[in-house]
Amino acid sequence: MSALTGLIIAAHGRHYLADADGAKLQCVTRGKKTNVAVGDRVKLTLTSPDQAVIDGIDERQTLLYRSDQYKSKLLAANLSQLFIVVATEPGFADDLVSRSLVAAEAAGITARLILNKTDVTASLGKTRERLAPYAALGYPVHEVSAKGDPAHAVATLAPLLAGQSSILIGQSGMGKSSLINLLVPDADIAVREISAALDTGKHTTTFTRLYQLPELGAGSSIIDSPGFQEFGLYHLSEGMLERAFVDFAPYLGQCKFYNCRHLIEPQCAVLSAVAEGKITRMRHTLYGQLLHESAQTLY
Ligand SMILES: Nc1nc2c(ncn2[C@@H]2O[C@H](COP(=O)(O)OP(=O)(O)OP(=O)(O)O)[C@@H](O)[C@H]2O)c(=O)[nH]1
Ligand SMILES: [Zn+2]
Repeated sequence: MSALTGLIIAAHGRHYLADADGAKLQCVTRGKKTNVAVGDRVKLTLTSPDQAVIDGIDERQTLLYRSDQYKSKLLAANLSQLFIVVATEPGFADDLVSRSLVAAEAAGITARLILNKTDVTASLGKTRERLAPYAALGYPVHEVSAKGDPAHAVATLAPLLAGQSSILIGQSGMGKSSLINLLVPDADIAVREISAALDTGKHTTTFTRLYQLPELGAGSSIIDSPGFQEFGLYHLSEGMLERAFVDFAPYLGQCKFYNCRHLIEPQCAVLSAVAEGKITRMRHTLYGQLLHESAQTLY
């Protein structure tokens, strides 16, 4: 048995795949631990030429979560950047976009939006209007067409990926896989390899995986995660929540009560900003909903 370090490049249930200096190792945790995430750097003990046990996780720079009432689910570790993929069609859910932005802020990760399928001109104007509030909050919106102009999509996104560890998230059908295939030409082969190693069954893409992008510079990587319809944030505490709303920042500390929850309190600076149109109702409503969720946590 020999000890070594690796990077977790895929996770499926309690099965992980690590890259240790180019060797792909199937890994399991000790006991029933499921606290490992794609992007984690880990200490490994080899148990066979292509298998290992995870003995420890290196300190994380960042950790992105989702959670429901009962448990939290690690999405990825050590990210510097989150891309939310939306499209002109099918329509996207504002709720998911907003929640993803809050999750990124809470984790200390830069967030950007990608508007894909700009070739669908019929709904382009309307979609741009829907994205304007996010741009106004300071989140960049990058317009691409993975199918209509793949070279432009790569030219737009590659510089943003250089030197960063990024994740693409989005609802099903937005074109996430199409973008990954442009940015990672061998993605299909890698998925087949990972799928075989993790024994996930032939056609599943329901696992999170990391692709290294050495041609974009050291440390560049991109994580593809399965499409999802919900983004629970039950794990965020009240204090974390108010700070994760970047539009609240100018008003925090200005309320009459130091422990103001910005819901119904008198002389609340956040509520005043909502009344004056400086914070949108949509954002404040989401904040109220997330505050409610954070009070329901059972773990
Ligand atoms: N018109 C147009 N269609 C696109 C574009 N990019 C992707 N599509 C189409 O949109 C559909 C969904 O694309 P995928 O790349 O599979 O989307 P996804 O987000 O990975 O979806 P899931 O695999 O369900 O998670 C496919 O039919 C693509 O061909 C684009 O730029 N323009
Ligand atoms: Zn307040």
